[in-house]
Amino acid sequence: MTPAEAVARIVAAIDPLDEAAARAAREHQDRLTKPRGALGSLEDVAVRLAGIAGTCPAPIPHPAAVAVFAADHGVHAQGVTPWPQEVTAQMVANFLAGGAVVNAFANQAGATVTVVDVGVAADLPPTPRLVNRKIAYGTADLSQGPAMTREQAERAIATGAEIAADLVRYGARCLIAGDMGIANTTASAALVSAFTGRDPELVTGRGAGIDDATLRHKIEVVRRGLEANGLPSEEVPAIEVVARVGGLEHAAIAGFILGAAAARVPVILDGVIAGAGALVAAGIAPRAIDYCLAGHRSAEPGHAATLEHLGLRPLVDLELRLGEGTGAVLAHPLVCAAARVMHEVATFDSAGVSEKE
Ligand SMILES: Cc1cc2ncn([C@H]3O[C@H](COP(=O)(O)O)[C@@H](O)[C@H]3O)c2cc1C
Ligand SMILES: O=C(O)c1cccnc1
Repeated sequence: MTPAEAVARIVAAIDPLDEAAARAAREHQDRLTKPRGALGSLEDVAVRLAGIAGTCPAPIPHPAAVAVFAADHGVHAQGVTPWPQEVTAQMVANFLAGGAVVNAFANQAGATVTVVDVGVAADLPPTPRLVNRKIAYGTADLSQGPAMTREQAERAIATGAEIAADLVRYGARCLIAGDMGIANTTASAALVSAFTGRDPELVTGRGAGIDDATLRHKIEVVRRGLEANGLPSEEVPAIEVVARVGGLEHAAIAGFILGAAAARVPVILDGVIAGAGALVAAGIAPRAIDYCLAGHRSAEPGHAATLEHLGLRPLVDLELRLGEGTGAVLAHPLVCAAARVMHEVATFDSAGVSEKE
């Protein structure tokens, strides 16, 4: 099977949400011993989970599995981040040793962390929980031309979908997409600008920390990258967009979302990098976004634009700006609580509580 055929097969496996289960969830929610709507957007989460699972109430989406997709970026050469490129590989080692923030948050949530090398610019020593699916030693510089070939993007998408399917096979009931890739907020800004049509100035942020002069330069690099790649353009398909200005981890995250949707398992999105991956997934198969929950809103300006474009409401806003899947993992207990309400809270009838007159 070619990578393009693999992607087409995953897309064909994505069904719409189960409307009957979602309707039953909304009706049940309204019979629980609380004023209607009192759980705010958690009620929408419970309804969405029922539509995703195709049952009411939906099973509690626990345990969660985090996949951290790691890759490097040719645009690093443009001086868009003060961090050396080697930090990507060094942080992969840190994830595997259990020493990163995502590990601490995952331990708190009872989630596993799997690291997937889709494009780190170094050979990494084999270790359990490191999945070697390297497609290239980093992308080419997107400010000069296409970051990768279409075939590489398709392979990364197919890889992400396979990882999602594997994690579900091993018992995950909720998937979380994380990222690691120095300079990937530059590629994220280019993707967000390409998909939402917003000016680079509005969607480019400080990433892992830059001063005002570097931010101005980063905006110009994003602008140059879009121009060099003929974007934005309605005519360019989403796979081609991620190939031109994205990263291998963005393409893998897009595939991971498609794979979660095909498996009817919810996927919690993290910050701007996962969000940019979701824009790619939406461009390939719009209904895949119905299987996504926005874990949080990151401080990176392109993330708010992304969530608005996708019609997703973030569960928390703690001004995080880290990535790795951290904001999504933090939101996982909230998603489980929304599901648990549907199993455990009494109805007005069962508890003998009078309804309002
Ligand atoms: C030590 C360290 C740990 C991280 N964990 C996630 N990121 C985050 O920062 C990077 C993107 O920011 P930029 O585009 O400015 O390079 C990504 O690797 C992202 O996952 C980190 C960054 C650093 C430095
Ligand atoms: O939104 C994110 O996930 C993010 C923001 C800044 C740096 N790294 C990641």
